[in-house]
Amino acid sequence: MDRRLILVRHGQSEWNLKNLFTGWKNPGLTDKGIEEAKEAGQLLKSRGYEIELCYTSALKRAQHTLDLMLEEMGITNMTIIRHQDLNERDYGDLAGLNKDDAREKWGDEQVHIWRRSYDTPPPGGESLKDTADRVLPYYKREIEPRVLDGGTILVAAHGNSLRALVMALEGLSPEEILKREIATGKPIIYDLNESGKVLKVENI
Ligand SMILES: O=C(O)[C@@H](CO)OP(=O)(O)O
Repeated sequence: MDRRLILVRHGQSEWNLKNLFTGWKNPGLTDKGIEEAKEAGQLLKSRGYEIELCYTSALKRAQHTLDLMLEEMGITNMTIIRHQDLNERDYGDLAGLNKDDAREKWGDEQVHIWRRSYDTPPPGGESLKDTADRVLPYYKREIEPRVLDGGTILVAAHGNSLRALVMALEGLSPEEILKREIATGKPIIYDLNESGKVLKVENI
């Protein structure tokens, strides 16, 4: 029996392109982001997977990515569960600021700590640990049981909400996960055993 979990980060967003901190803000996809989402859909289509159920966040860049992927796969009738527990890490006061301007204001090191330390939150926002503390209970409660029932479950989400999941699935340390960049529109495919442990991971 397949117990397959596919994670995809949304395609490039308007604010990724403008180099702005995004977090819970809600920009749409760029033309490139739309293409990335379609390509991800084509890749999965070529694998012939039968998707049972999809999850995404409450933010439109991830929702739109998922819709485009499903369209490419020719899937028209699909249950999609949208939940804010899968949202991007909340960037607090940094949301909407240009990343280079922030480095000028607070210095490279401070901005790097806010972006890539495990448990130092940006002002008014969430650290990766805070993000993991909402993403992982949601995964354990809602998503993992569906994967263990058998079949293929697709999750379209965000750089840091997926980092939290990848960290748990692959058993990575905070140091290891912070070096890991999750590419836009590139599916990560996990085969799980009956207790939810990763048997195989493939980045396509
Ligand atoms: O701006 C954001 O919300 C995230 C993802 O694009 O940025 P970072 O790479 O700094 O975590």
